[in-house]
Amino acid sequence: MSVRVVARIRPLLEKEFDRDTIVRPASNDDGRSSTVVKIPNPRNESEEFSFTFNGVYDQPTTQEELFTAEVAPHLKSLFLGLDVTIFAYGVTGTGKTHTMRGGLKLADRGVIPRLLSGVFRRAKKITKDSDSETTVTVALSYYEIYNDKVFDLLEPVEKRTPSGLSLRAEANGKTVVAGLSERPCHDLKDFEQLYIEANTNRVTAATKLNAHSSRSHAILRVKVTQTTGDMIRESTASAIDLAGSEDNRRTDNGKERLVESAAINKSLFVLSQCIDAIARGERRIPFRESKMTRILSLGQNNGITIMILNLAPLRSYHLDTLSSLNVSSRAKRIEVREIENEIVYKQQPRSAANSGSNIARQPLRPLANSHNINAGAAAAAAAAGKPVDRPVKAFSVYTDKAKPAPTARSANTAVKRSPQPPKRPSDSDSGSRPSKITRPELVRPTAISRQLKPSQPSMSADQIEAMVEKKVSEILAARTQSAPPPPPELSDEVQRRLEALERRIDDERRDDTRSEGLRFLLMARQHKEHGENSSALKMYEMALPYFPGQTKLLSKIEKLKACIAADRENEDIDTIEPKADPVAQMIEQKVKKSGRLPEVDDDAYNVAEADDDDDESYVGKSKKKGKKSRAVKKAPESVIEDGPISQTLLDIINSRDLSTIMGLQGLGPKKARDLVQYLDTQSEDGDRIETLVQLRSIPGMGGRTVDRAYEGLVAGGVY
Ligand SMILES: Nc1ncnc2c1ncn2[C@@H]1O[C@H](COP(=O)(O)OP(=O)(O)OP(=O)(O)O)[C@@H](O)[C@H]1O
Repeated sequence: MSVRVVARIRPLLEKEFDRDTIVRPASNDDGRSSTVVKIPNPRNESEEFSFTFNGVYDQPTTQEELFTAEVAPHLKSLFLGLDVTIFAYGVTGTGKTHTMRGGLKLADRGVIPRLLSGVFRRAKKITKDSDSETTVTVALSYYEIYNDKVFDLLEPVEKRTPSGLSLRAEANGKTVVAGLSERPCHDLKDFEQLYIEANTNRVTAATKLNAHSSRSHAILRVKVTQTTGDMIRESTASAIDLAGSEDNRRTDNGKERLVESAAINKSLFVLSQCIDAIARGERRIPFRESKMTRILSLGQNNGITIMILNLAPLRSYHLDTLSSLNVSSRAKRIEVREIENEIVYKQQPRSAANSGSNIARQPLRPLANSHNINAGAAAAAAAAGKPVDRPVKAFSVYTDKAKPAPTARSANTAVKRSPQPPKRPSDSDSGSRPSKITRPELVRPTAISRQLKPSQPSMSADQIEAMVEKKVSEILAARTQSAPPPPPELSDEVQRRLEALERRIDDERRDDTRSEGLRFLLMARQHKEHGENSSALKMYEMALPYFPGQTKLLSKIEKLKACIAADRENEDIDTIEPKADPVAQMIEQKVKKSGRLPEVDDDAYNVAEADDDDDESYVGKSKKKGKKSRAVKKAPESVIEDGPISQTLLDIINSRDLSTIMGLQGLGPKKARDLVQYLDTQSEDGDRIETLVQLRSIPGMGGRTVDRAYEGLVAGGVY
């Protein structure tokens, strides 16, 4: 169970009436709580849709009940080394912030303060039970993603740069925020002070629907570090309060708010696309399309993920609610398919003096990509105090010549300990490996922690350490035989370049909302080319605020709507598609009202859409449509469509060899990878791209990219 999805229906607020309630849990005759949410079909109220979740919490549910049922059981897992992610998802005004943060009164406290309270309580208990041999430290990071930019909420607002912080991919596949601050947090008081202060930094602006609406995604990261002697176990609880998707017709948003809203809606749309792609088992998940999805990395993150779907019970939210229900029920499908999750924890290399064994071995690092444990089951079992009966891959061996012993790195985060000289020769010697092949006995976090408990009087600390050492050695020996090589460390140079690239992208984006609009157009076209008309429509509508009143864009939207409506009439629909974003409709309404079109950025729109005119190719269009030629980027005169250079270019593309393709001008690693992936997934082995026209029609391979690749071959002097 990698994603647990639960729905929470908020109570009616002042000025809301019971007669407008349309969202209910299914009634259960057997007295058990329901797991089904019911909502009428908006087209035919006599019909009802049912959506099943892992849990459904109706209006009277208290903060404590929700926390006790859904979060508290995972505290134990957190201390066993699993990462825990809890995020609230839903339309604006449905109770996400109430659920995550809650009110100031004790009973109103939300998941986050209760989580911290639980963490400190458990930390105290662990320290006490171990006679202070195990120490626990807690550190907090808190940041927001506003307009797709990351800002540290623990730093004063004046310290922000316009482009915010960049994201960095770690060698273990996790995405981290570069330069994010981390504050030690000793107790609940500390936390409250930090948290309240930080929340005043959070971008919140009033909307018509919700006077305290969150306009950013807020992510609190609670790092728990347990140290027992040399052994360090680190795990993270992340609590995420996502901004709510908005229906701009209902919110009366101004221009600035529309852009914010577009950014929020876009990231949530990308999230739904990721959920879809994972649920369909696709190889390419569009995580990179937004910072929120990169950070959330749904289905990729290790440990336990709980999605709380917040719902308003009212009719006025009908279509939005259906859309949220659709998305989250697909997220539940991830849970079904992605049953295996990885447990990550780390251990320092141990000193020879304390070791029960003198076997030379490498530093330890967690297995990346090992899918060998049902994390949910493990958590549930652990929570119930039952032994976890499935093996856990905890470590693999890696060669570490360049980095001597003390900096053991893990898939979670690096262990930051002050550099020490190697504690024994073997720590810096990667040559010898344990040769003793023994039974590949299981090491479970539960097992280790139990063995480590000094409360077992029959064992001395040295004996316990020796035992742990022996177990680890056994596993290392077994793993040596079978473990795949760990993912390579990113060299400093590569890391530096990646960061520079991120910064460049961020800089380019800064104050350039138009480029955001262009991204929507690009995504719209990609969806259209895949025949995903609803998604394409949504993207075109999201692009509209950036090209207000653009008549061609409006007509494209109308055409797509007509096309989708026609398709729907022919289909027997059993689920409701997510509703089209209303930004476009609102603008249209405003346009109609004022009787004139807003200022139009025709040039930008035309350039962006130059090579997209339904079924026409770039070349065809530039030849046919003289009127558009101002905006259309023409292919260089020298491009000869069927000449030898074109053939060479096509041969390179058809080789599907990543490194060769990356050698082409204008094709960076990402474009090249996307291209190869596209060819692999969309065509049979042996199928060839025969013409440049075909090549240009591949998503991401606009005319300009092809031309640059062509020019590169010419400039390279091959011909
Ligand atoms: N379970 C609940 N009990 C009592 N009041 C609630 C509950 N859930 C939500 N509310 C109230 O509903 C209103 C909207 O909730 P909240 O601000 O948490 O919504 P939200 O989903 O976070 O919205 P946004 O995305 O705009 O930030 C608030 O006044 C909040 O106090």
